[in-house]
Amino acid sequence: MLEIQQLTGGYGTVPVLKNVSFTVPDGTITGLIGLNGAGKSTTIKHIIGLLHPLKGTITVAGHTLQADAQAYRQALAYVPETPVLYPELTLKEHLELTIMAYDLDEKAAWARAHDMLRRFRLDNKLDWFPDNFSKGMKQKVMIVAAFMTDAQLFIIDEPFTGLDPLAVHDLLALVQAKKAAGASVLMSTHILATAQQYADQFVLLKDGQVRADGTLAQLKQEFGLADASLDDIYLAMTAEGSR
Ligand SMILES: Nc1ncnc2c1ncn2[C@@H]1O[C@H](COP(=O)(O)OP(=O)(O)OP(=O)(O)O)[C@@H](O)[C@H]1O
Repeated sequence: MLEIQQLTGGYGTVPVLKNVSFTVPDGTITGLIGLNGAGKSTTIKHIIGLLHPLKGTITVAGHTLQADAQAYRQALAYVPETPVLYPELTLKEHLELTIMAYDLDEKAAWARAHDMLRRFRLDNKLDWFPDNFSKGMKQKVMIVAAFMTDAQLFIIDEPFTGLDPLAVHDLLALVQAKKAAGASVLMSTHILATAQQYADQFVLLKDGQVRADGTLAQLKQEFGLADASLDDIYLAMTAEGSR
């Protein structure tokens, strides 16, 4: 479970995020939605500990970064929008690094990794350097590294751009399997039709604040749009003036 309470923060002393609160319960997928510049990446940077809040608290599976940094970091796995890889490490070495960082059982972790590598057709590339892979292949490496962990929270930033349709399908299957196993998933995306289909609830960010959050049914009620799709609700939100 991810719990964000009254988070105010950003890059300097002028906050980008203002009193952001939401939760991602165990066994659920939450879509983080908003216009360019609304604060989605900034929220994610706070959760993964890259930025420090000016105010507020972030709890992952009962841990805070301040109380127990290692437990907090091991409780979450992150797939960034832009793959981050070490030029001097092979694919195999990247995955070994994940096993060490997350203190994973080697046999079980490699079994999970091999299964995903086969799906992503990377199983014959373990001794290659992913730094030379195509963008989509690099993204797949980041996905395998994240999904081989036992994390309680999975954060996926813009998962659908750059992946081929088969890979998107495979990624969604991995996300659903983690959800079924009781993990919580936060997915930032502009692909609203897919978000509507797969997410259980949504957080709509606008100008660094939560404009609305909840299930599609709750959002429809909030915006007074009985038959609306997530797309319709998004357009209604953007048409509103700044609050
Ligand atoms: N490194 C940075 N330093 C200062 N301000 C930043 C930095 N990165 C982002 N911002 C500002 O923070 C605000 C929120 O940006 P953020 O990247 O969180 O938006 P986003 O919702 O992820 O947008 P997008 O959909 O374009 O990825 C913007 O006003 C942006 O200019």
